[in-house]
Order: sequence, then C-alpha cells, then structure tokens
Amino acid sequence: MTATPTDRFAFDLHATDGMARTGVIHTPRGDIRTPAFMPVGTAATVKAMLPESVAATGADILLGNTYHLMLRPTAERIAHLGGLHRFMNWSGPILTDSGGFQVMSLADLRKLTEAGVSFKSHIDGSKHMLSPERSMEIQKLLGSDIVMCFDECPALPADRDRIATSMQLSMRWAQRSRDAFGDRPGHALFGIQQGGLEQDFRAESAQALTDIGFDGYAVGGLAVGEGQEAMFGCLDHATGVLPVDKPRYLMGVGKPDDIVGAVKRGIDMMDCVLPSRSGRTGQAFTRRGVVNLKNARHADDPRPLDEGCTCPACSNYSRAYLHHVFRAQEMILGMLLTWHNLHYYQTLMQGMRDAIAAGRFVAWEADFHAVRAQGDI
Ligand SMILES: Nc1nc(=O)c2cc3nc(NCCN4CCCCC4)[nH]c3cc2[nH]1
Ligand SMILES: [Zn+2]
Repeated sequence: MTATPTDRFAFDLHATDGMARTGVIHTPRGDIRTPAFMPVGTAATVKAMLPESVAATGADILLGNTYHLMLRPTAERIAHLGGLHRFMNWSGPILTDSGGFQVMSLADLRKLTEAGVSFKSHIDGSKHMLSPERSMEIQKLLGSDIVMCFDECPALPADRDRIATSMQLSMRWAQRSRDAFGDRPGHALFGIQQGGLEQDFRAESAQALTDIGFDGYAVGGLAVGEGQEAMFGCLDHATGVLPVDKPRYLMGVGKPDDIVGAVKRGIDMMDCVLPSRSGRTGQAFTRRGVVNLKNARHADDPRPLDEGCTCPACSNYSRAYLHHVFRAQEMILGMLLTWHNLHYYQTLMQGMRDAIAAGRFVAWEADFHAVRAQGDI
C-alpha cells in the first residue's frame, strides 16, 4: 500500500489490455492498486488475521458491513470511539457495503417497502430498519472511505417483472442515497447496477446511475447462485455500459477463476469471504488448484503447501503439520491458511496488474488455466 498524500478521491487508469484495466484509486487514506481484491472484515476484523498481517499480504483496502456493525457494537458506539479505522486498527481505505443484501440473506422477519427494510436482528431479535438515508448515516458514522448505495438484490432465478421492479426500486434508492450522502470531499459514493441477467435492464440501470453520477459503479445482483457461465455472460455486456473512467466493483466474487474472468471483462475491484472462510475449513488455494488439508494423504508429507509461495504457512510449515493442526482443531490452522489464501489472492491480483501493464494478459490467463489443469496437488 502506497500513499500519495491527497485530500481527494480519484481513479487513474494506467493501462488497458482488451477489456482488462490496471490503475490506482487515490484516497486520503492511501492508494488502491487495481485490479484490487478486498479482504472481508465483516465484524471489524478479517477473521483469524491481525490487521498488520492483512497488510503484509498486499491488501490495500478492506470491506466492512453496515448490517453487522449496526447491530453490534452499533455505528454510534464506533463513531464515539473514533471511527472504524481506529476501532479495528486499519489505517488504509475501507469500503462498506450498505446492508440491503445482508438483511435479505441474514435477518429475520423482513418487511420491504418503498421507504426501506424493517427487520429483526439475527443476533438478538431486536427490531431495526434500514433505508437509503439510514444506511448513509451509518456508513458516515463508521467513517467509511467508499460508501455503497442502499439497494435491493433480488434472489435469482426471478422473472423479468420481478427483476425490473426490483431494479427500478434500487435506482430510486440510489438517488435517495446520493441526496443523503451529500458533498463529502475525500469520501466516495458508489452506485450499484442491478437488472439480473437481463441485458436491457442492466443497460437501463447503468444509464440511471450515470445520470445521477457516482464516484464508482458496482455490478450488484450477481454471485447469487447463477453460476460462473451466466455471471460471465452478464459481465460480457454489463461492465461495458458503465463509465470507463470510474472504478467498476463486482460484489461478492469469488473463486480465483471467477476473479480472473471478471478482470478480463473490465472489473477493477472485488471482494469475497472465500479465501478467509475456506482457510478456516482447511481449504487452500494454490496456483495448481485447491488443496484440502483435511485429506489424510498429507499426514506424512514434509513438503510445503505451495513451493512457489512466500507466505509464512508455506515458508515455515509442512503439509503434515497443517494436516495435524487441522485434525487437532488448533486455531493456528485458520490463521496460517487464511494468511496463505489472502496472500495467494493478492499475488494473483499483482500478477494480473503486471500482465495488463505489459500487454500480456492473454498469455498470463492461458498460463493461469494451464497450470491449474495439471492437477496432482
Ligand atoms: N449492496 C449489495 N448489493 C448487491 O447486489 C450484492 C450482491 C452480492 N452478491 C454476493 N455474493 C456473495 C457470494 N458469496 C460467495 C462465497 C460464500 C458466501 C457468499 N455478495 C453481494 C453483496 C451485495 N451487496
Ligand atoms: Zn503460502
């Protein structure tokens, strides 16, 4: 993470290769090299990692969640304690999701109206509401550098009428989010494109968001079970209708090959719980594919998890050790594999940034897939 002192939010595009792009997003809290992967710090922590360890993996920016933090410890308490950066000891940029998606996937007794969503906490059953205005207020209290519009993400599959109705509601909420966000130099507000897998609705949503005007544009409504082929099919048209000079953020993605395919289709930023969540369950992502340390075949294997990796897990421990601490359910397993997975994801991003800058993304992508096809991991 490098920091060119600035009081503004700006996106500098350095190079393109096909639809793929590489550049830097400048924020007052530091630069974000794109394409960027954002580790997820839902409850003000990237699980099993110290913030300095997350920084050591190469992450420039973290993701936080309005939904979780408004319920516990509350946005007001975090604001009173100096804001989310101080609270969680992360001095770099933080992007916060706006809460709508998490309400629909986690909360109980949800009631959605034009005004917003009322719901009961999945933690203690207490009653809450979120609206564009309340979501903007919470994200401001947290001190988020990149704020997401409050939107509705329809579950797929859904019929065209449902998708259109939902997208149009989200566009009205985008305008209300923009109005409530106000003018906050150095802080960014991103719009979220909706429209399911429908090309006409995606274009209509992109136009509506562009007419309102945002500092960046997310592709929402994906990674909700549609599968990689449908997601890529959607990205083949959905990113191209978004402004070329602003960052494009694909929400909730994904597996390494999802990420490569998204960058190939013009995405600049992504986030996903997969590298951290899988790490805690013994799954390690490597250049040759996924290694499951639960498997007894590792019990006597003195080799590192991934010979080519320089992370602490691969530098100092054997597969046999990782298998042992998995079996023993020791905390160090989650620590080491989360660190490795986040390191691997950041290495992947750096490889793509270098390849795009050198105009050799096609060759890099071919090598990425070839190595993974070899198996024997
Ligand atoms: N505000 C907002 N709007 C969205 O349309 C959205 C769409 C999303 N789609 C996902 N997918 C997450 C998939 N993830 C994969 C690994 C296991 C847990 C779920 N996260 C999302 C977050 C989102 N946030
Ligand atoms: Zn490693």
